[in-house]
This record gives sequence, C-alpha cells and structure tokens, in this order.
Amino acid sequence: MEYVSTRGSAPALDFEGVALAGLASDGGLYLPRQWPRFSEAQIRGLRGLAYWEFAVEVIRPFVGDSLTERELGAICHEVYGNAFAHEAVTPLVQLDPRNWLLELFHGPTLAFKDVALQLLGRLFETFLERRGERLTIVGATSGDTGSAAINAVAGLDRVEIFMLHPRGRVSEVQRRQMTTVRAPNVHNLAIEGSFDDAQAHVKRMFGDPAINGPLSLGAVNSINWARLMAQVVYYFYSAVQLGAPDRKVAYSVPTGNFGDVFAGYVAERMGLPIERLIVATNVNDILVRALARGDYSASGVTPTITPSMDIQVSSNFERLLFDCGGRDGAAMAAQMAGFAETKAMQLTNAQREGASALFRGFSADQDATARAMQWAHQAAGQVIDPHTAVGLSAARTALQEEAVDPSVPLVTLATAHPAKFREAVERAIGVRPNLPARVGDLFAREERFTELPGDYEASRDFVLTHALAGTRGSSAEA
Ligand SMILES: Cc1ncc(COP(=O)(O)O)c(C=O)c1O
Ligand SMILES: N[C@@H](CCOP(=O)(O)O)C(=O)O
Repeated sequence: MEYVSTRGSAPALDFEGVALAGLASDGGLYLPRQWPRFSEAQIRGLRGLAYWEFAVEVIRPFVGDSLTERELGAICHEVYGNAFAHEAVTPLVQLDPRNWLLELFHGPTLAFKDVALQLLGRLFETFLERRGERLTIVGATSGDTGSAAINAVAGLDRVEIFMLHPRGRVSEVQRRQMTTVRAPNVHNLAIEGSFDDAQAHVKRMFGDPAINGPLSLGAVNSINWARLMAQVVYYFYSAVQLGAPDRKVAYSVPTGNFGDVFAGYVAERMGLPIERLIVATNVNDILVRALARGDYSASGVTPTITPSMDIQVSSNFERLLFDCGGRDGAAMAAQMAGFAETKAMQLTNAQREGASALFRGFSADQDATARAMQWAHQAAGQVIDPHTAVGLSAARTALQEEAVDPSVPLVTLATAHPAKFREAVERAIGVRPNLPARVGDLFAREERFTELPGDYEASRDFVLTHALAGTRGSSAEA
C-alpha cells in the first residue's frame, strides 16, 4: 500500500514511513493512493469475529508489507485482547428503536482515542526497534488525545513525548491523566491560547528545519494516518452487528478535528453500507457551515462544556476535500495556503457535492447538549458525557429533519466516559458519575507540567532543548 500527501509534493511512503512521519513534508496529510474495497461476501465473512480479529482483517490492506501477518495478529491481539475493560472493546447499547450508542470509552484513559493510540504505541515500538531509531513525538491536545497518547507511550525507551495543551481549557480529570504520569519520557506543556494554537505550533514544528532535522519528529494526533486507520475498525464492527452488508447503518459523530468521522468516510469508501454520516459539533461550528454552505471560515474559539471539541481548524477536513475534490495536490496546496493567510476558504463545487453525498452537519448549543444528556438518562437510563450528548442531539435533530433514512439504525459514537466531565454531567442530570477503578488514585497523585507563553518559539525551543539534552522527564517543574 502506498500513501500520498494531500498537497502533492511530498514523497509517497509505505505504511511504516507514514506511521513514523506523521505530517507529510509538504505540510499535507497522507492518504492511501487508492481505497481498498471489501466485497459484500468479505463483509459477511467478518460476522462472529472477536474485535481483535476484526482489526486484523480491516487493517491488513492498509499495512501492506510493513508488518507480517504474524506481527499484525500479535499486536492486535495484545492491544484489543488485553487493554480494554469491556470484552467487546466497543460495545453497542440500544437507546430506543432507532437510536444506538457505540461505547468507545472502555480503554485505559476513558475516551475513544485509546482505541487507536494503544495500537499506535505498539506500532511505534515495533518500527523503531526494527530501525534502531528514536522518535520525538510532538502533540497537541484538547484533553483526550494527550492522556491516551501518554498512556500508550509512557516508559518506551525509543520515544520521548511532548504534549501541548491549552492551559485552563481541559477538564480536571483530563489534565490529571496527563500531568500525573511520572514516566521520564513524558513532558506536559500548558500553553497560553486555544487548542487551535497548540495544533498550529505542532504542525509548524514538522515544517521547521530548526527542529525537524536535529530531531526526528513523530505525531500522535489524527494527522497520523495510523490513528484513523485504527478507528475505521469500529465502524465495521458495529455495522456488521447491526446487519451490514445486508442493512445500511447511519452514524452521528461528535466532531472536532474531523478524524473520527473521516474514519467513517473511509469505511464507506471501503464498501461498508453507510447511509449517512452526521457531523455533530458544539457552537464552534465551522464544519456545519462548510457542509451547508461551502463556507469554511474560522472565527475565534468559544469555550464550551465539550472542551475536547472546542476546535475551529479541523485538520482532517483537508483529507475529505482532497478526496472529494479530485485528488489534485497542487490545487489543495493552493487552497490551504489561502486558508492559512485569510482563515477562510470557499469549497469548490466538486468538494461540496462530494461531501454532501454522505455528510450532514448539525450543531448543539449548551442547552441542547444538556437536554440530550437528560433524554438519554430519562428515556434509556444511560449517563452520557457531554461530547456524546452533542452527537445524540444532532442525531435526534437529523431524524426530525429527515436527514437520515427512517429505516436504518442510527448509531451515535459515545466518545468519552461521563466521569471525565462529571461537573457538566452533574449539572445536567443531577448525577455525579464515578471514575472507574482503572484510572487509579488520580486525585492523590502529584501533577507535573511546564507553563509556557503562547508564542511558537517558546514551545519549539522547549522541545528542542529538552529533547536534545536528553533530560528525560525534566518538564516537571510546575
Ligand atoms: C470526547 C471527544 N469527543 C469527540 C472528539 C472529536 O473527535 P475528532 O477530533 O476526531 O473529530 C474529541 C476530540 O477529538 C473528543 O476528545
Ligand atoms: N479532541 C482532541 C483534539 C486533538 O484531536 P486529534 O484527534 O487530532 O488528536 C483531543 O482530545 O486532544
């Protein structure tokens, strides 16, 4: 399998190269040159497999020669046979005759990010060991990617991780899950600004020879193709349980960086009968506007009770625009250069038509989010987190507005455990969810992180000096 950049000028790479490179050298994002296709018979053949076996089947075409069959099987078995608290890994829960939840929060850090990052950690280990190399990971988080990535790579000999989060804009549980990890290869940086600022710094580091040269940088954000690949698996797993390929399925996906919902798009491209993908956002609704009117223009980020989705520049939207817009790398590079300058762009007709064939966008404000938490609790006895509630609110709106075929099951992705956002949950439904025992004594452990100003150079220079000096774990002053 060969991967190409959305901006056309970076070298094509194999899976191992893409997993280690993160962002392409031209600033673009890697995608498979062609989508692998599963026939209906192949999809039917997945029925009855355990999650880890599903993962092997769905992931295999993307991995190509980078892993042997035996290596891929061993990694998937180790990750999905052991690291999750539910035997089904991502169980389905029925809410009413039409609505389902796909629970993605049974991993070690209680959010959907674990599903991919537990795998990515093992892939890094395998590839770096094989090459005899080291990797400096730079990541940006609005809370969940950071904790899941740190959990996945803490203690690995060949990896050093620097995680930037926007100071004061993640939940306390999310922050503690990052800052109480004592492994010497983990560095937490709390920067001034929003998640978008942190993400912009990280992307800039990949293109900055002052740092990506002396250090070999790697990514754990969804700019890394391997993240999305692992997320495709649970679309297949859930759709097959609900009757695919003989029955269509629709999904509502709480969305920020457009990674999770893009994985649904990939599943559809591979032949899974997905009838509709609902892009559910909070009031930071650039994606809803883009899908409705072709207007992708970023304004400031409004803090909400769904902080992980307080995002206005959605990395993976570029992957969709590239794929729907005719895969023209030069045109995509020009379009993204315009956006970098003006923070606004208009989708082309091809991009709009391509996207609207499958996607619809709906946003939920704070009241609608609280109402969805209340409905899930009262109607189905389910305590859900506010991000999931944004997805559920959008799902219910989509049904009312007939944006989804009434005969297909509609699955909302439950992206985080309610205990990660227990203040917001308690305010909405009067129930304070308990933290599962697997997160341990989170509130008794000492926090360690470094506060930095919001300028790019402060973050870059911190990473550079600490990684080059090899002072593992020294970012622990605060
Ligand atoms: C709990 C939660 N839900 C939803 C999202 C949005 O997912 P994506 O960024 O893949 O669109 C995130 C963060 O990314 C998250 O942490
Ligand atoms: N909500 C995310 C933001 C980063 O998204 P990613 O999927 O690109 O890693 C977070 O929790 O950090």
